Amino acid sequence: MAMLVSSWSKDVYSLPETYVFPPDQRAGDLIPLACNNPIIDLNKAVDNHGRSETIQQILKAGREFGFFQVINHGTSQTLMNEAMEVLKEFFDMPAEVKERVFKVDSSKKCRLYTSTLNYDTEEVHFWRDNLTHPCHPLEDCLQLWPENPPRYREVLGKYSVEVSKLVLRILDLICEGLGLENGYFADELSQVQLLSVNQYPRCPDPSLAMGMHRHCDPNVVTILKQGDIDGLQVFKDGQWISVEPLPNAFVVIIGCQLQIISNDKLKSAEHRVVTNSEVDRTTIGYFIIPSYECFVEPAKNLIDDCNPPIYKASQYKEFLGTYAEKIGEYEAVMECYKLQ
Ligand SMILES: O=C(O)CCC(=O)C(=O)O
Ligand SMILES: [Fe+2]
Repeated sequence: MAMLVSSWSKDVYSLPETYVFPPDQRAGDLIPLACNNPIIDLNKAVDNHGRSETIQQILKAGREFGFFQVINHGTSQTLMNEAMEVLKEFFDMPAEVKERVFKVDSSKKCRLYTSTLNYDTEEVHFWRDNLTHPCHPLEDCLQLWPENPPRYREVLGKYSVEVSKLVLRILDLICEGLGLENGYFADELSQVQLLSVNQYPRCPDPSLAMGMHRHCDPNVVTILKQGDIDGLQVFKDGQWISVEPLPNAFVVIIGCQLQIISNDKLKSAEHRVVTNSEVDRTTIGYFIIPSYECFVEPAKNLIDDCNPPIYKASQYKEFLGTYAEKIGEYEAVMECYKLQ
């Protein structure tokens, strides 16, 4: 196993060569503006009038930006802070303790790795460690999760349940807005739910390194707790914009499957992560993913003579294969599934 960046970077004062990206793939020195980040107040969706207004805001943000932030979402702030603390504790543990996480799960459902899963073949590494494991149904997954720090399972278990409810509530609003039948996303389309934690340690030279490459999320939707440190950027109208770090908010990122289902009424956001030289940054992603056998296609309710389907039906596992082959080439991946 390659050593996790979080296990050695504290003593490093210049960026190792294997982390230096070619100029065209670097973040550059320009600090993008956090302009017009769409922010949705979910509290407003409780009465009928507010609900339809909120739904329209979500659809507009999903169409124009491919992401939005939600505030007043009902998830306890204490729980969000506790989850963040436990995960910071996890990455601060000694390397030997973290390495044990691999050994307990031979099926590799719980994965701890550095950079990407292609570490051995990639030319340049990302300044990032990741811990990913399934969360749903919780009782079947808990025993795969790290045992340390001791509060890990309890706190992240509660966090996963709350966030799963929240994201399904947001999907219900999207359903209503698009005119899809109630519960459209409740079953096969959200069968796999993963927690994916990213650790981007303080970086000696953020202008040369990257936290994560330019990509779209292949799944249905991702809900991310970014915390109060920026680093996430979205490509919008030909330039990178920062996703403003709002400490109590979640960032909702539309994935490729939701773009397909909505027949382009919602767009997936192309995004990347830059590093910083001041502090470690931890983010908690929660991925809503279709079952691997599931066929995904534009929803029938959205198709008529004036609105022909843009995409063909494809099995999710097949889509993932194409995604892995053309990593970082969002347009090319989506092109493979277009009709005509
Ligand atoms: O850590 C972040 O800010 C974004 C992470 C992300 O894009 C991902 O895990 O797919
Ligand atoms: Fe992502």
